[in-house]
Amino acid sequence: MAKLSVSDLNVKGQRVLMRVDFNVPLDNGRVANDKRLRAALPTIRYVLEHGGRLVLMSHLGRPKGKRVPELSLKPCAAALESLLGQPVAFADDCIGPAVDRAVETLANGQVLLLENLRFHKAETDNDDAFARALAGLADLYVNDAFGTAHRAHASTAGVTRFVKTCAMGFLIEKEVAYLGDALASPKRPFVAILGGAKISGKIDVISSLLPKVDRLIIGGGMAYTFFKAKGFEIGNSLVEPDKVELAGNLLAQGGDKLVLPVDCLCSDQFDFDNRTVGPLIPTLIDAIPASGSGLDIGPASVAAFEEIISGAKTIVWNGPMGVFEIDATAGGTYAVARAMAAATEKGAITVIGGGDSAAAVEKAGLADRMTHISTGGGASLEFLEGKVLPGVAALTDR
Ligand SMILES: Nc1ncnc2c1ncn2[C@@H]1O[C@H](COP(=O)(O)OP(=O)(O)O)[C@@H](O)[C@H]1O
Ligand SMILES: O=C(OP(=O)(O)O)[C@H](O)COP(=O)(O)O
Repeated sequence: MAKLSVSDLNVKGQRVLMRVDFNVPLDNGRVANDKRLRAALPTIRYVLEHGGRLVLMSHLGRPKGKRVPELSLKPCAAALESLLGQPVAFADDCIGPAVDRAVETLANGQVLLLENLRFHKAETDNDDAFARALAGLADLYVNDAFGTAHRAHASTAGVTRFVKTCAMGFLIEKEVAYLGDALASPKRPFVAILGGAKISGKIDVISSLLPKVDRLIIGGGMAYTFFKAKGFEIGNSLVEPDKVELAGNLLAQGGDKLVLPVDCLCSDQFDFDNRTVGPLIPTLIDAIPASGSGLDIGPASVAAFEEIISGAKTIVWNGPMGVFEIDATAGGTYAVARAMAAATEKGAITVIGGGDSAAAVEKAGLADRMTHISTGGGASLEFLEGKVLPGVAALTDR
């Protein structure tokens, strides 16, 4: 069912409570990457230019119901102020009498950012009283927090029970359109590429994506759990022992659709914290020594993956192919990024999800050569799995 859009609302003079995802990396009290702030700008500007009284709310990190000063959203107010070129007021809580007063004094076209919602445990509990208190700040509710749309929290789901008109912002609209189009009737061959470290967060996606895709490439740290399931020596490579059995089942289920690396760059010295790695040796996957760690895909795998990508018409990618934070083991990730950029130029639809893959694509200078880079990692994966996103489902039908 289509949802109401912010462009359907008459916001003039109205208190517009907008959920955004300002869960951004901070460095010494400053916003280190403002991608998520910039992604919310079209909706923010739209409301302000149309005379809305805008109240922004977000979470930052996982403070688990406690006030953690390092996770204050205040740095986001400063960053947003310079992006918007107008003052952004800041309230040092998200509910309470002081917040009510700050909202009441907002004039048309002015904006206020509330403090981190997750300083209240009631936010992640989706607590009714807390949701009702947030709703008390709103004449209209807008959700533009795509990165958090897979969470049924008070600010994404609960609040919609107490505000009559709940619309999606332009970012959610765009994300859902791109990801939905990619999956609804994908141009084929349809290839999914999964990598990264968190197999437990992604293994469910594999089983639900397998019937939908033509090929599913698995790279990065998560591949070694599959090699373990095949009975290979994986040395000190990343593994999730309690997922080995499931990986074995997926190998049987996936057959030829599932494409794993044939080789890796292996080293017997690796220190992630200090970003150092010893000499790297291209090694066949069944020849990893007990002292070695597979840290990137090897040259034969790069060539095989490039060939599949170059023939694909729809490609979704989540998770780097190796430890891309270290230059020596970033080659596989950049090779995939370049192959996807080339495929885009030949007319393929290319979608990137996941903070690290998006960062790698940006670092490679290829961000504007992809069809769409999602602002949500977990959210885009759940969407691709075919799950309903609670933050979208809760909005008013058109
Ligand atoms: N072979 C590998 N060994 C160890 N870590 C890896 C390997 N490949 C990728 N990684 C790590 O995976 C992390 C990203 O994983 P993940 O959080 O699942 O991706 P995303 O943020 O894109 O969803 C990166 O820090 C990267 O260094
Ligand atoms: O950064 C986020 O998720 P992501 O890393 O999966 O993109 C979102 O802000 C959601 O945060 P959460 O996973 O703490 O609920």
